[in-house]
Amino acid sequence: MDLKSSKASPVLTDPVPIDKSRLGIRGVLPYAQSGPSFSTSVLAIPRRKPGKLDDVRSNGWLDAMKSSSPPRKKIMKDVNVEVVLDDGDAAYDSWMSKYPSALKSFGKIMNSAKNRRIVIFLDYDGTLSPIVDDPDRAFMSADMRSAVKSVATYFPTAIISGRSRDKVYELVGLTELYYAGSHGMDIMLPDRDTEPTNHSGCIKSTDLLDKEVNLFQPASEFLPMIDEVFRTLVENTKDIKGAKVENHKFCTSVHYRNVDEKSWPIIAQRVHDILNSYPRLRLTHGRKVLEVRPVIDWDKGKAVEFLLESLGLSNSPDVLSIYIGDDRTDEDAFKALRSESRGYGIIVSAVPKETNAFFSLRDPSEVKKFLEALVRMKEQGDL
Ligand SMILES: O=P(O)(O)OC[C@H]1O[C@H](O[C@H]2O[C@H](CO)[C@@H](O)[C@H](O)[C@H]2O)[C@H](O)[C@@H](O)[C@@H]1O
Repeated sequence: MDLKSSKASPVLTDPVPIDKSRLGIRGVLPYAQSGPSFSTSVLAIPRRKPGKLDDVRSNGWLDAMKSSSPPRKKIMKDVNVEVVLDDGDAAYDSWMSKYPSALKSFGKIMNSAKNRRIVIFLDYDGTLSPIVDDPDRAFMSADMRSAVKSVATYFPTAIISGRSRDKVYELVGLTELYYAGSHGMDIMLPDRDTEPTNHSGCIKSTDLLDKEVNLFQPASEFLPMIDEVFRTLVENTKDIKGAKVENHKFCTSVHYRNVDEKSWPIIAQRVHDILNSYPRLRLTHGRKVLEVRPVIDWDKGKAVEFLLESLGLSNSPDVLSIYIGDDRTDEDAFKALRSESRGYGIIVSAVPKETNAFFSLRDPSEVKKFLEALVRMKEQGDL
């Protein structure tokens, strides 16, 4: 990607208009696009009568919610389609023939890495840390931290997470990595590592240690809108037991992992109704989480391209990128690497999933083994 072209904003300026009057929702906040603009704390969405939940049923949200993070013995073709199989293990084995284990294929991966510079991209939740009920307690193990630290000693290594950049840095705690938060919409690069010619679109800042950094934040204009919608979501889900809303700075998420399944239609409908007041925001589905993000042409794949370009590692046949992730949002990065054979996506999953990755790993413990194997290869001088 030519970073000079990043002067052209990735913000899409032509959102699809929607008929908010249909839902009777008044836009009473500065960034909600209907009605007068005045400042207040949150948008109170009129409650629907029980049984009036047609929107989320007809638009597939509920199906997507039910199929996110499916139990074993289910195959997920897409979040909207779920097929129950009699024998989960047979299904997994057959899926593995299409997406072989990156551990078993390690030799093959290393062969294509010969005489090339390896760059590592890592997702956080479900990749470096196991999925747990409380997002605030998704800690990575000390062994995993040590594996990631060793990898970063030898290879440029970046974390690309849906969480806010500050939060993921707090969880990982390693200064030797590059960090991209908010699904790649908040990238921080040390000034010393950034190609001098590739600064367009970045703003200068300093990090927590007062070092000069470049920040790339293509959704910065959405900051107040996301803050507003976050507060509105908190207000409008506070009576739903187990619901949790997180503010990730340039996006916000509504967790329903701990919500009784009977209340999923309610939480979905509330989020849906709020989003109707924000045509410049859209929804994506994660693992038992509804993610609200700006309508901009930017994703984890674009973030990978941006990082490679900024570090002077783009468009080079001498570079092999490896991206390890478990979520639907990681698919954009897998696609970016597939195009022009830039490298390999590795999906972390214990169930068969439709994916753009090349290889698979079952869970974070296998991710750790893979990272440790990379380090061993380097230390033995085989890379
Ligand atoms: O891009 P990622 O780093 O994978 O972040 C994606 C989401 O991860 C977190 O939620 C997921 O992990 C939680 C902790 O294990 C789990 O409780 C939740 O159900 C999962 O969806 C994070 O809290 C989200 O905000 C991120 O968007």
